[in-house]
Amino acid sequence: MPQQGLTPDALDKLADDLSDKGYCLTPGLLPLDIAQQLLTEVSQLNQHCFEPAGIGRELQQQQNQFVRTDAIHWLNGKTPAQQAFILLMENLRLAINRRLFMGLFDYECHFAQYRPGDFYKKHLDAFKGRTNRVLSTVLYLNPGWSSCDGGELLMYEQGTPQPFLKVTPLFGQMLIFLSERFPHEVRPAMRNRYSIAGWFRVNASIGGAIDPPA
Ligand SMILES: O=C(O)CCC(=O)C(=O)O
Ligand SMILES: [Fe+2]
Repeated sequence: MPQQGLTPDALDKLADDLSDKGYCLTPGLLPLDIAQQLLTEVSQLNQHCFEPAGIGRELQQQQNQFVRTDAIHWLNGKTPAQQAFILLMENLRLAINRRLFMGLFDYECHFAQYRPGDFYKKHLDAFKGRTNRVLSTVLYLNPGWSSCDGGELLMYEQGTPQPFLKVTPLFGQMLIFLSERFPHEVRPAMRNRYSIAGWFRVNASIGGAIDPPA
């Protein structure tokens, strides 16, 4: 069992992977007791606390059932589990900035619920120069997930039809990747699939305009 938490070794490996490959898959970055509390919380959320996920920029958000069918719930830090997670991601932000000088400014994240058959077609989390999302994170919250359950995340290099990486949404595993670089998709699953998707952002305010429209 690898050591859990933001150990110096785990952070050095993360920084090396991000600069060499642009992504890192970490089994033990988040202490498993926090992952367990987050799973308890998301699996007990009332269905009406989820909203259909949208695509595109906040203000022009459209729901598009052809692109994605999952439901989301934004974290607001109001429960102890959320506070623990947000604190850990804040420490991760500072540690990445210290190692890679990425200038990460803040972090936003939501629970995602994919019910059987739900999907998210191939997309980029950010388009160059049009967003302030620079680093995507996905924490998986699915104990006992097996390969017959489906629900893999497929990662692509831009312009290539075959995925170079297939990620099984295993409990406690976190994937971190450069938002502008990798198109990716979520394949339909056979059972409920829970995760927390999040984005480290840079401060894109220019001349008083917040994240100016394209
Ligand atoms: O859940 C996943 O594996 C990825 C989710 C995703 O791509 C997103 O929310 O932008
Ligand atoms: Fe995504």
